[in-house]
Amino acid sequence: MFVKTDDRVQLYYQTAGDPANPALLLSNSLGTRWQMWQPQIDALTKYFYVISYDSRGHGESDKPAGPYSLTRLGQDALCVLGALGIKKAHFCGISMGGLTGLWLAVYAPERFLKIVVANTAAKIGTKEGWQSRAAAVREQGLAELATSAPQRWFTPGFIRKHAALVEQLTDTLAEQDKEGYAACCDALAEADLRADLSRIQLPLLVIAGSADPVTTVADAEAIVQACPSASLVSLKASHISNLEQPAAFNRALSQFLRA
Ligand SMILES: O=C(O)CC1=CCC(=O)O1
Repeated sequence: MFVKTDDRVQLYYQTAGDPANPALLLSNSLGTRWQMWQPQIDALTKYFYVISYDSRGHGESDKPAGPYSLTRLGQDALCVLGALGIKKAHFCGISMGGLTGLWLAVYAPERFLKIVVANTAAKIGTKEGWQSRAAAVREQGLAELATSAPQRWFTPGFIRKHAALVEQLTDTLAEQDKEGYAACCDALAEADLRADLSRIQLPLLVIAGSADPVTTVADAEAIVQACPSASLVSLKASHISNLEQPAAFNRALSQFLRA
C-alpha cells in the first residue's frame, strides 16, 4: 500500500497485526527495505499493529531527486501515521531510521508513546564522508558499495554462517536507486542532533551493537548521557543488530515497549 506525503511523494508501507493494538512504526537503515524488520514483525504482531515502510529513495517508495534532509525523513514517518489515522504510536528505527527516531523524539514527541533507536548516533559519520559517498554513488552506482556492505553490517562469524541472508541484503542494496540512496547520504551529511538530545523527554531505548564499526557503543552512550529519559541495551552484534541478534533484539524491544 502507498501513502502520499505533503510534498506528493508516494511511500510504500505494509501493516501486520490488529489495528486495535498499539501501533509500532518501523524505519529502515540506509540501503535496506521494510523487509529488514521481518523477525520483529513476526515476533511483535501479537502485541502491536506493526507498520513498516520503505524510506523515501528506497524500495518501492518514490525516489525524488535529492538532497533529502533529516527533517523530511521525520515528516515522512509522521505522514505514514497520519494516513493511517494513528494519533500516537511507538517507533523503532535503525541507523538512519534511528536518527529519524531521535528527530521525532525532539520535534514531534506528542505523536509517540515510546521510541527505540538502534545502531545510531546523534551524528552518524562525517559530513565529508557522506558527501564523498553520495558523489561516488551518483557517478558509479551501488555495485561497489554492495560488495563492501557485509563488513560494515555484520560480524565475520555471522557473514560466514548466514551467507544467504547477507547475499539477499547486498542484492537489495545493489538494486536500490542510486539517486535515492545518494539523496539519503545528503541528509546524513547535514544531520546533527547532538545539541538537541537534552530536550528529549519521551521514554527512549537505545540499542547498540558491541561490534558495530559504524555507530559505536560510545555513540549510544553519548545519547543516553544526554537524555535523562534514555536507557541502553548493548547486544553482541555489529551494525544490523535486529538481524544479527533477532531474539535478543526482540526481547529488548518488547520488554521496553510493553513495560
Ligand atoms: O554504511 C552503511 O551502510 C551503514 C549505515 C550508515 C547509516 C545507515 O543507515 O546505514
